[in-house]
Amino acid sequence: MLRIDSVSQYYGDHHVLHEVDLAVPDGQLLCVVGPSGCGKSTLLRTIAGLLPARAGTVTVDGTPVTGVPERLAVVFQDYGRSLLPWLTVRDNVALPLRRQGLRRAERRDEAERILDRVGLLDAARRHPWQLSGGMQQRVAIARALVVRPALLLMDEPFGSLDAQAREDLEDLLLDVHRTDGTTIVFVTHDIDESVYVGDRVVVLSPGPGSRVALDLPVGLPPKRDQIATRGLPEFVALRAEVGRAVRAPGPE
Ligand SMILES: Nc1ncnc2c1ncn2[C@@H]1O[C@H](COP(=O)(O)OP(=O)(O)OP(=O)(O)O)[C@@H](O)[C@H]1O
Repeated sequence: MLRIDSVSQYYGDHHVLHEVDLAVPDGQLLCVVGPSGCGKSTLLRTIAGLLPARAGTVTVDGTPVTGVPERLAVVFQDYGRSLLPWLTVRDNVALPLRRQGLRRAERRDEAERILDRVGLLDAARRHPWQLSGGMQQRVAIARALVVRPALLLMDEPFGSLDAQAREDLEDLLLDVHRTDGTTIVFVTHDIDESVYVGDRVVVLSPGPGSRVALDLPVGLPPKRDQIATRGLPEFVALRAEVGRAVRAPGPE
C-alpha cells in the first residue's frame, strides 16, 4: 500500500501541493490528471523519493519514503533521452539488473524475456536510435519492468507518441497491470486516457497549493477495448465528470 498523508510541497516559496492525501492499494492503477502546472510531476517526484515532502509523509508498506524505494521504477515521457544510444536495446533493458548482482548471461536472458513480453525481441540487437518513438518507449517500459517493480510511476509516458502507438502502449500497460498486478501511478494530460487505463482517476485542482479535487473510481469492465470501451455510456459519463473537474476553478 502506497500512502500519501497530508503532503505539502513547495519550490522555494512557490506552493505546489497542499495537504494531499491518497491511499493507493496494492495492484491499483491510479491515474492523476489536472491542469498544466498543478503539480502532477511534483507529486510523482515526491512519491519516488526524489523530492522530500515539505510537510506530510509518503509511506510504502508502512515504511516512510526517505530515498528512492526498493523495487520502484519510473517511466518518463522523454524516452529519447532516457535510453543510452551506445548500448543495444537488450543491454539498455538489462542495465538495471547490474545492481542485482546477476551475471551477464542471466541479465541478457532476463532482458530478452521482457523484450519478448513487450513485442520487441526482434529488435534486441538494434540500437535505440534505429527504432520508432513508440518502439523506444516500449524499450523504456521493458527496462522499467525488468526489475519486477512493486510500484511503477509513469509521467506522461505516451504524451509524445502518435495515436496508434499510444493506443498500443495503453493496451500493453493494461496487460502488464492485469498479469503482474503491479501498482501503477500514471500521470497524464489526457482525460480519455485516464479513464481508459485507470482503475481510479484523481484530479488535482489548479495551483498554487493544489489539492485533490476529485477522486473517482472507474467501474468499467476490466477487459478494455479501444473502440468498444470508449463507446460505452459509462465511459462517456466518466470522461465528462473528469473533464468538468479538470476545468473547474481552483480554491481561492
Ligand atoms: N524544479 C522546479 N523549480 C521551481 N519550480 C518548479 C520546478 N518544477 C516545477 N516547478 C513549478 O511547480 C509547479 C508544478 O509543476 P509540475 O511540473 O509538478 O506540474 P505538472 O502538473 O506536472 O505540469 P504539466 O502538466 O505542465 O507537466 C509549476 O508551477 C512549475 O512551474
